[in-house]
Amino acid sequence: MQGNNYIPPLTPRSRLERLLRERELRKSSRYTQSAEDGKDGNRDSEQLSDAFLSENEVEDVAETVAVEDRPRKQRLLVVANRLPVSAVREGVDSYHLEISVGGLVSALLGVKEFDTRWIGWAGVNVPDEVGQKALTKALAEMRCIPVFLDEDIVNEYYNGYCNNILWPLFHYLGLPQEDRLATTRSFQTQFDAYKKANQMFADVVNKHYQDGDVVWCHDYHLMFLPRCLKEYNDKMKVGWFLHTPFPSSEIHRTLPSRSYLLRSVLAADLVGFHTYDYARHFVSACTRILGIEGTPEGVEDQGKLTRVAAFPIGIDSERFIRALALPEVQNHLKELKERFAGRKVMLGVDRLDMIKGIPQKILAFEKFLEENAHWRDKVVLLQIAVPTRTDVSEYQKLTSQVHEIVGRINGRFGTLTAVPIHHLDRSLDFHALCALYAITDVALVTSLRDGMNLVSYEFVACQASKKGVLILSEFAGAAQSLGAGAILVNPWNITEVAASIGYALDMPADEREKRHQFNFKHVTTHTSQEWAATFVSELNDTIVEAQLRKRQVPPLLPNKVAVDCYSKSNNRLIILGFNTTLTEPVDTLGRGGQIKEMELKVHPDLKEPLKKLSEDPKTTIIVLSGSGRAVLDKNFGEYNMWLAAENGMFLRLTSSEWMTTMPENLNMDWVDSVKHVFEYFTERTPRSHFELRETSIIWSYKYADVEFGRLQARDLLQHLWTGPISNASLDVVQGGRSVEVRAVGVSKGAAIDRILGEIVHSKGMKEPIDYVLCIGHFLAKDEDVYKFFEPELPSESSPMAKAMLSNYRPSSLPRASSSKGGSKATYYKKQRSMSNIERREIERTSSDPWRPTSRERTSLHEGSSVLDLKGDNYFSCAVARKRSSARYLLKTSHDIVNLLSDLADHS
Ligand SMILES: O=P(O)(O)OC[C@H]1O[C@H](O[C@H]2O[C@H](CO)[C@@H](O)[C@H](O)[C@H]2O)[C@H](O)[C@@H](O)[C@@H]1O
Ligand SMILES: O=c1ccn([C@@H]2O[C@H](COP(=O)(O)OP(=O)(O)O)[C@@H](O)[C@H]2O)c(=O)[nH]1
Repeated sequence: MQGNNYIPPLTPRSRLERLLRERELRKSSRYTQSAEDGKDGNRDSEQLSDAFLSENEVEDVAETVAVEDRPRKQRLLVVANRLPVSAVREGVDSYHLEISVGGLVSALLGVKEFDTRWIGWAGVNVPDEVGQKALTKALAEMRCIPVFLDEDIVNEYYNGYCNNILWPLFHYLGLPQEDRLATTRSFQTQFDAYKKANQMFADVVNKHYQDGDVVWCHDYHLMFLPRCLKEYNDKMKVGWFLHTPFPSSEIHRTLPSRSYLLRSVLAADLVGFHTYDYARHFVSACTRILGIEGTPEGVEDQGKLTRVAAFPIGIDSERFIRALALPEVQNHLKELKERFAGRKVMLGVDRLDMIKGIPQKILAFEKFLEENAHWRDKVVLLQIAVPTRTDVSEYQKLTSQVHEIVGRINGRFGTLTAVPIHHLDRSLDFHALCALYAITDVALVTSLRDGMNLVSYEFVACQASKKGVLILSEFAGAAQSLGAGAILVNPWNITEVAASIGYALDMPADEREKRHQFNFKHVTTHTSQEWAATFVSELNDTIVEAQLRKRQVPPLLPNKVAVDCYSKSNNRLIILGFNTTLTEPVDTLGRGGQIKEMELKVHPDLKEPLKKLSEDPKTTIIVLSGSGRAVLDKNFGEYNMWLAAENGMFLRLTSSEWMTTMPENLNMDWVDSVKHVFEYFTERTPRSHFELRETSIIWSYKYADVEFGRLQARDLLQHLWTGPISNASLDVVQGGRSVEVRAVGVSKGAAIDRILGEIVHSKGMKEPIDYVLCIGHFLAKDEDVYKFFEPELPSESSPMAKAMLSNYRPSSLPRASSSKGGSKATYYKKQRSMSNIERREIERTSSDPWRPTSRERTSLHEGSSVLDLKGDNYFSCAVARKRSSARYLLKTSHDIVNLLSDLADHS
């Protein structure tokens, strides 16, 4: 509808605003276009239907795909295993081209908004150069570009890996039972061929790609393609759409190449599925198999977002509706009406594939005839079974199985003049198919699993006058959209399907009308054009979104600059986190990682550089960690460095005793109640654990089932925020896969001020610190430590402010007891004694006594700050984080090993 009241903002601020605006623009441009087309009688859709219906179908495809270029059209490279035409070689350099059958082809042929080129396999082996040249030329007229696959590759990649492994697996059929072992053995060869074939597709895309093109990869045949394309050119806009179901992660995880395929698909910018369920399964597989976080937008790994969403496909409904008026279709209709006069017509149209549930459908029909004798000569089932993948043995077996059942039933219920089942092992032309759809009383779709099933849409589009009934498997994607108008059935339940046939045949006209209207509206509004336009629009937008996000993600640490600067400075400070920063990487997917994690250990490759660095008199190292004192003692006791345990609440130079940096009024009365809650959740969440420290308590579900862990954490947080302890003076800190509770105001940033004061004093520092490197995998709350060192604006660091704090340092921080007995709250109160200056500062900032202000920075002596950081000598780095307030990022512990080793070499 043109001219509704919604006016999207001109400068959209959010992703949704951008997409809504784009949709409005599309609608209005389509409206203008159709008005123009109306004037000159040159409507795209008419060209399409004429083309598709004319005698020379192949040239028609050319027209369909190559609708005249208009400057506003975006170039779209559609890459699918199969081209919309298949070639049959007739001579050395001549080919006969036929339209390929299948939902993907029918859907994409209706898409006219783009300047489209198809890249794919023409379904024929062309080993010789002459033949390849001739076919390339013939296809070029249709804007189709061939990928030449030889017979061996086709056998291993298409018949083998695609159709014998991925196809059954994605449709929940498992691997063929009797040759399971053979399949297992040949798996690797087939997978290698799959990768090789995908690379061949990529090579052709790369050759034809132009800047700004959208590359849309299709289906399970090409899961490796997004990775190949992005490796070649990471600027390419790459989308990937799956036309089959994506199964539960429990099924996908049985695939030996499960991780590899997921990672390859994740290289795309946008990943699309027919239904929300398939998208959900995919995200869940990424979380459970790869350990990558799922977000409401998709899957995010190290700051790279792959958007994942549902884009239900549709058909070019107009084409079917218009076709019904054509004389060819009317002739077919007349013939069919005469042929089946006095009988109700039931229809099945499927590729002869195991997933379509053809035997189940026929058996249900048999049961219906068995139980309803009065219908036996009044109903006929027309089953069109289009041969497909005939080289795969499972498909060959299916053909004989279906023939046998049909023969048996026709023998049982047939008469000399009529049989109940008409079974055709071939495809029909478009006119015949439309006529069949139109005379049908009941369409029967009994797929055991089906990505979408376009036959059900096409049937509905052709039923404007008859308003027949659709019986639809609940396991077809179409059930999500046509569910309200169709009779949904479980195809495995033959009794239920038989009963539904009876119900459908007897359905009163008013109920048929209502059901039909609902489905017709859906089919005519959710078209293939809409589907493609929405996908491409979201793909374009994903790139915009990624660029916006990129600006929020800090750059990688420039190692060389950090090292050069280090070597030129005289008084350096290195602050290091422990967990994930100095530890070895652990596998979070439950393969022994938990044991390692519970006993944190320094990465062995770091021992040498840490030793060297800690012995350099110009360098001070602080390990600033959430871990307890004992853990830091055990790991770092041998080095000459400062240890700041429990987020800086305890401090020690390795050659001295522990002291506390805690304020006197630190309240820990809440610990027992929280511990009680954590125990409860640990008992109910397998592989989760909690750790009681002296100033905090942490529940971790890093090794638990991620999705269950997240649900439990939500429940736990809800309880902490709103339950009986909600008024206690504590901070609830949510980590990636943990929940931590601390006394109010405990954070690394709050503690660093005091730690620095102690170090400056104890070292008797005369020169300002002229280099700070602060690296950590810190919680957002603790990232305040990065901000502490950020150089201030000139107006803030006036001499006045510095002078005021000239003697700021607790005269002596209290020693910490090593005893762990007794109530913690009273223990802290007894232990802590503050200097006058410190107490005064705390009173002044009573809302958050630990928050350092710019004026509280430690000074060496009157007027001179301990920090001489001008910006280029300060390096804050977040480790393995997506977003951070740090200036830089380091990706892995391996990067830290490299960096610290380089620094050590310059010590
Ligand atoms: O090319 P073939 O191996 O002969 O197979 C034909 C196509 O079958 C599959 O179609 C799927 O796509 C339809 C449209 O999205 C969907 O409605 C249907 O449920 C799917 O089964 C396959 O995914 C295509 O790649 C094949 O070309
Ligand atoms: O004789 C036939 C039978 C079917 N089809 C087309 O094949 C497609 C089947 O698509 P569907 O999504 O139902 O299943 P798929 O075969 O892709 O799994 C539909 O567009 C049908 O119009 C066809 O062109 N000729």
